Amino acid sequence: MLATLSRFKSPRWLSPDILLGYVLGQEVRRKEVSLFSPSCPVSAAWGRRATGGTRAISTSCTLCAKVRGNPKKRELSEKKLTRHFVDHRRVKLEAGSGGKGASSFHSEPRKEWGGPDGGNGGDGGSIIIKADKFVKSLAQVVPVYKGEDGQSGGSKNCYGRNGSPTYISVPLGTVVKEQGQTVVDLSEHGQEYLAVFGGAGGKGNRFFLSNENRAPMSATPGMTGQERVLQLELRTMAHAGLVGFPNAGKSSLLRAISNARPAVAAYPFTTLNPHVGIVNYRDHEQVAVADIPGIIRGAHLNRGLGISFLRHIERCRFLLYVLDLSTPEPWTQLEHLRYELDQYEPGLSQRPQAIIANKMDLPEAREKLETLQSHLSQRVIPVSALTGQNTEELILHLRELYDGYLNGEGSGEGKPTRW
Ligand SMILES: Nc1nc2c(ncn2[C@@H]2O[C@H](COP(=O)(O)OP(=O)(O)OP(=O)(O)O)[C@@H](O)[C@H]2O)c(=O)[nH]1
Ligand SMILES: [Mg+2]
Repeated sequence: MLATLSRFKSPRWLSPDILLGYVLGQEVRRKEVSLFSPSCPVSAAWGRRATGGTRAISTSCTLCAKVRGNPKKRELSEKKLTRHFVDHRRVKLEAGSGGKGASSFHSEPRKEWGGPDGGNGGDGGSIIIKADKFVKSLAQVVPVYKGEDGQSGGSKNCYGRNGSPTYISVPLGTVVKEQGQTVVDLSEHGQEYLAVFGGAGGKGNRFFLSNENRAPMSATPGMTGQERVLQLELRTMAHAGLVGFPNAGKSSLLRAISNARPAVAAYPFTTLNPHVGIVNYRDHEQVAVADIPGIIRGAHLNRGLGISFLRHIERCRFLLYVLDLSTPEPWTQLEHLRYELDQYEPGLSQRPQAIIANKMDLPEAREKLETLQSHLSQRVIPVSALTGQNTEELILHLRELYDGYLNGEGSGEGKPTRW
């Protein structure tokens, strides 16, 4: 057969050997062979099986690849990996500058004085803040935004391209403030606020052509873009806020009723930033619950984590007071919490609320619950965040509060927010 094939006139690239491979149906097998590596036990075994013991050629097996990870690079800590909710940001906005105008003259064979043909520069890009219902927190907003600059003009009357606008997507209910004064409240999906204007593009020398001056040389540079420092704040952070002393079990409770995963530990001030979890109901209604850092006595005087998290509480429509039944007198906790809230903003502690007695799984809890109930006229919901005991009652009560809020009771300002 080889003799027949060698007689066959073929182009130079089609050698008799390859031709023979095709004839015998071997080409496919050769390609398979090239996938196996001799150094890898898995691929070597496969290679032997596929080739019947022939030596494998190429190494493309991932098991054989060198590990290219940087040994100096440390793993991210859990603290860095935990996503927290951001409801306040300060941003510096710098719009793009305009491109400069060009100064040039038309030149062509036999047309020596073609006249000025320098084009204008493009306008700088503006920065627009846009409300987006799919954005839930200000975590994506960075501290500084710089708009795109306009391009310079060119010869032959070419105008520079305008800088494209930069959009900052923010959640619905974002209030834009400047030096403490409210500038705009973005509450509708798609609502835009043009925060800073881009600088105008410079003029090319063609612009200055007049009867008096037939050959203007001057062209102007573009103007610099507007600059502003703004504060972005979320009007409503969540529907309900978990308010309690450190270690009361707020984060554990949020874990028990929602899919949020805030850190839980047996030391105070584990939570340093608010986390928001969503409680889902069968009718697809969603209630947002925020885990807020612990409050201590004197918080309104900036003790502990200070006023910053009292501000978070202000942005919750109703409050869930979490009391720790492992403490000697849980009822005093409630008094202190209410005092701190009222010192920060009078009447804040009177928002629609629920009182939750946590750590019911502890042996002494039942007795303390009775004493607590005798001190209060309001209903107390006993739960255990650790075991999940009686969390259903809390979830149902949360829904009652939410329905009341949607019906306009205690919604305070503006339209009720649907998460
Ligand atoms: N036995 C018992 N322990 C609980 C319960 N809930 C929380 N704990 C424990 O209490 C400690 C504090 O819980 P956290 O959920 O971190 O408390 P926190 O209120 O979020 O604390 P901060 O973030 O510091 O304000 C942890 O050791 C929890 O395991 C409970 O229902 N029963
Ligand atoms: Mg916590």
